Amino acid sequence: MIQLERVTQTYGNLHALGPITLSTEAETFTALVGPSGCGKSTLLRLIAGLEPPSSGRITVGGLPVTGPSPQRILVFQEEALFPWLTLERNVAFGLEVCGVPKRAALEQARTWLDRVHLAGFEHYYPHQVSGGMRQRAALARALILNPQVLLLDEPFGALDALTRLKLQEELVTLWESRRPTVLLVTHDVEEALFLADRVVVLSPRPARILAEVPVPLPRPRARGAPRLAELKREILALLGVQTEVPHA
Ligand SMILES: Nc1ncnc2c1ncn2[C@@H]1O[C@H](COP(=O)(O)OP(=O)(O)OP(=O)(O)O)[C@@H](O)[C@H]1O
Repeated sequence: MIQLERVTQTYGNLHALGPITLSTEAETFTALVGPSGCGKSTLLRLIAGLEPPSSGRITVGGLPVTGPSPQRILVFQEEALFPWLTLERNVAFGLEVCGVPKRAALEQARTWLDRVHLAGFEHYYPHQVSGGMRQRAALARALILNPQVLLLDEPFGALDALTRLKLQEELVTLWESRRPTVLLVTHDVEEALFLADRVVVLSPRPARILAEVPVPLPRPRARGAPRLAELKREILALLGVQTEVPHA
C-alpha cells in the first residue's frame, strides 16, 4: 500500500531524514518509534503529500504521492480542530469540502460523534470539551472520510495517562471496523506494541530504519502479556535505553 524507496529529506544544510526504504501492506497498522527530532513527523508529512522529499520515491496504492489527498489523512497531537466550529461542524468539514451536501455531512458527523462516544456534545465548541474529547473528535473527523491511509502523529501525546489508555482501546475498535492502513508515530513503546502489527524502530536524525519488529499477538492485547514485555525490552535496547539493573 505505502512504498518508500530511498526517501530522504533535507532542509538547507540539515539532513532530517533517510534514506528510508519501507513497505506497508494494506489494512495493516505500523508504529514508528525513534528518538526526538529524528525525522518521524517529517516522514508522515512526506507521505501525506504536504511537502515533497529531497530524493527518493513515495507511492500509495501504486500511485506516486504528488500532493495532499483525502485518501491520506494526517492527525496531529492536538489543536487540530477549528476552534470556531462546533464538534459536529468540525467532523462534517472534510465531507463538505469533498462536495457532500451540508445536511448529509452533518448527519454523518453525528453518527461518527456517536461512534467516538461524543453523542450529546455535537453543539459544543472544542474549548468546551476535554483534551481526550477533542482527540476523539479529531479521529472522527479523519475517519469520516474513510481514508485509505491514516497517518497519526502522536495523537494521544498531550493526554493524561488514563485517557491515553482508554483512547488506545477505542482506536483498536475503530481501526478494526474500517481497517485503513495506519502509520502511527509515537514516543511510547508500550502504545506502539498495544496497537501495531509491526514496530519500525528509527535511528537518531537523520532517521534510518534500525529494525522492523513484528507484533504477532491478536487484538485486543493484554497490556501485561509477557511477549509484549520482551518486545519492549528489545525495542528499548535498540533505542539505547538500559532495561536491566546493572550489577553492583
Ligand atoms: N520545515 C522544516 N524546516 C527546517 N527544519 C525542519 C523542518 N521540519 C523539520 N525540521 C527539522 O528536521 C528534524 C526532524 O524533525 P521532525 O519534527 O520530523 O522530528 P521528530 O522525530 O518528529 O521529532 P519529535 O519526536 O521531537 O516530534 C529536526 O531537526 C527539525 O528541526
